[in-house]
Amino acid sequence: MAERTRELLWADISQIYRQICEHPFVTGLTDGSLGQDRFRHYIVQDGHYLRAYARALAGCAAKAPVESELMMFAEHVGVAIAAEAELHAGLLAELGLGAEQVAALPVTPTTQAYASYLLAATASGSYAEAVAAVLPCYWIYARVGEHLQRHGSPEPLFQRWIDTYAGQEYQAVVEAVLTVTDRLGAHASAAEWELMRRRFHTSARYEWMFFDAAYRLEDWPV
Ligand SMILES: Cc1ncc(CN)c(N)n1
Repeated sequence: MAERTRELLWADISQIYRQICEHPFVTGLTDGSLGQDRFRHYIVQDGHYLRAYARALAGCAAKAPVESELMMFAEHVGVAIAAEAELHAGLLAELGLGAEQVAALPVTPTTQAYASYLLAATASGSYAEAVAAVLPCYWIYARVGEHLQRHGSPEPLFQRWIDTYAGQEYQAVVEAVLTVTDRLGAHASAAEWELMRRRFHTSARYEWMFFDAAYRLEDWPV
């Protein structure tokens, strides 16, 4: 493969990424127009999402063929997710919500769908498929964080969120997963490569939908 896997995968979702950057939820983080109700909805749902995501990463760890990758994903389950949970706890406290109130708020449809998709992909697919499915969550946020950092936010809560994903620590985590992805893509059969692309593209769609659901204050219709 002449190009690295990461470049081929990104080319498939560049339009989705542009739509994420142009979404009013995301532009509202830097122009300050995003209402706190929408941000609160997002953070609450993200807490639910991250608990499922941690299980999906544990699935990647279990499938990893080499110890260094098993350790990497296991570490992300423990350390990286904990860092995001800590960010959430601080933000929610400032938004006036305690941990018990948050836990009592239901998972909404898009969160449920994305989490279920990741859990199924990481449980039933090959290691390469599993990594491709979880990759948009890492990578899109790293790119969105960098993009938003260039603009900055007038709202300190939003700026704290941006700083987390634009920060060196998060960017290094993502780079490590991209290195694994490049290796997996380079060794994938044609059939497996198609599955990697499909998993990656679907999760990227869910990333757009996740921001959109928060913006719409999504709830169950019945
Ligand atoms: C839905 C979603 N996608 C990505 C991330 C960043 N890990 C997140 N916290 N939430």
